[in-house]
Amino acid sequence: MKDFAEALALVLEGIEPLASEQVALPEAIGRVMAAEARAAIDLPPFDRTAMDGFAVRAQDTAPGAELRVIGDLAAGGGTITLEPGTAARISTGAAIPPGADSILRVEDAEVRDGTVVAAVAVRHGLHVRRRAEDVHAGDVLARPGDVLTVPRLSALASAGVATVDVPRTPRVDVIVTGSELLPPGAPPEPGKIYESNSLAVGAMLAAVGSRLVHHPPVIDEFDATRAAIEAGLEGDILIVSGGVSVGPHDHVKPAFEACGIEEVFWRVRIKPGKPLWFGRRGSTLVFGLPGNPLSAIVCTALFVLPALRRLRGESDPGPRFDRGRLGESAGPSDNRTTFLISKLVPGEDGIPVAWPTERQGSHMTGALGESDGFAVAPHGSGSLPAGAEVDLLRV
Ligand SMILES: Nc1nc2c(c(=O)[nH]1)N[C@H]1C(S)=C(S)[C@@H](COP(=O)(O)OP(=O)(O)OC[C@H]3O[C@@H](n4cnc5c(N)ncnc54)[C@H](O)[C@@H]3O)O[C@H]1N2
Ligand code: MOO
Repeated sequence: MKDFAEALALVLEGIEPLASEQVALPEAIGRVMAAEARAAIDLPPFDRTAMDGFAVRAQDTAPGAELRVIGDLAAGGGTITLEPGTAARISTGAAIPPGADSILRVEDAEVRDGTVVAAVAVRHGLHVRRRAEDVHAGDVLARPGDVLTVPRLSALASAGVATVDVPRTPRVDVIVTGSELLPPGAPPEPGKIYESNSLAVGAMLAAVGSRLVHHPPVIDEFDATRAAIEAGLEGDILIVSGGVSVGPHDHVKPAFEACGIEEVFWRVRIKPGKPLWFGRRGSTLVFGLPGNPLSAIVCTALFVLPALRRLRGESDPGPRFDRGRLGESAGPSDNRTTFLISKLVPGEDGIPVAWPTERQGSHMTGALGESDGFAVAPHGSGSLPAGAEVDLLRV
């Protein structure tokens, strides 16, 4: 049985970002840079006005000074050269015309047939957005491994970048196994349960970014399991839920072997999630998730999402823990790092406080539904007192 950190290192070992492709910015949201992107132009690209008003020479202005209006400059329109004693009406975003150096706001001016009378003296450069005060052409705006957030995309678009190189989106195949599984909406049947892992695991994968391929549920028979697994090995990650334990109807491990998938490890010192299986065939990463819903969710957060993030090109694969405190004491974990289903409430000092739910069990989706995630009690830590600092895993 592996420790969590050792198992995670084995999963991540050798994973490189997938080959990159060029995509237009609107398709790039949430994806990850494969190469540097630099500004094509200065930002602002030219001196421009921040206010509606009059382009003027600061030295011409004083309370009561009268300037001849020689034109009207709109954003994106043509320009005009200002001589001493003249002004041009100008709209926000328009280029500062040659000869002008400042803006007299509409509020500070009075228009009288063909002239404008300043109510104030304006300072040199007032309300002018200077060329390149924000970005210089050639500045690096995004680096390999950066996630394309809304702020980054906005910067790239403004700086004249139309496309970016990003690793292609990983394909993840999902297979759920179990003769007891009913699809949502089916009438209840004796001995059967509603299937929830494909939804929960699929939602977690989708939130990070993946091309999901859901396969039909598989009954607990060896041949069916092997055929389904063989058909699921075309992508970058294959997830098989259920059947990785030691029961007589747990066919997944022998089926993995029959499909030539090389085992890297089976079983991790975590609770829930102990029977997690991980292996590889060629470049496909294969996870056998324990069928219990909370086990499947915890294993996805701890192992599958980090692998997915690496394939997508993210520089920090996670898993991402927040720091928090226990609201009440927690009993000793039985030699496995234990993930306690918890409500996470902001504390008075802003640090989240974890309140473990009374019901704790890897099948208890009801308790999970009342929670925000898990508080982590490391194996070997013994009982933890109220107020103990813990890692929190939000799902
Ligand atoms: N003798 C032992 N038995 C078990 C051990 C052990 O060490 N020795 N480990 C237990 C632990 S821990 C877990 S976790 C489970 C994992 O078993 P499997 O991965 O083989 O999963 P299944 O038996 O197929 O299912 C477990 C549980 O989850 C339900 N399930 C399965 N798939 C789904 C799904 N898609 N949606 C919702 N619920 C699902 C299934 O009905 C079972 O109740 O093994 C223990 N046994
Ligand atoms: O480890 Mo199992 O995943 O407790 O339920």
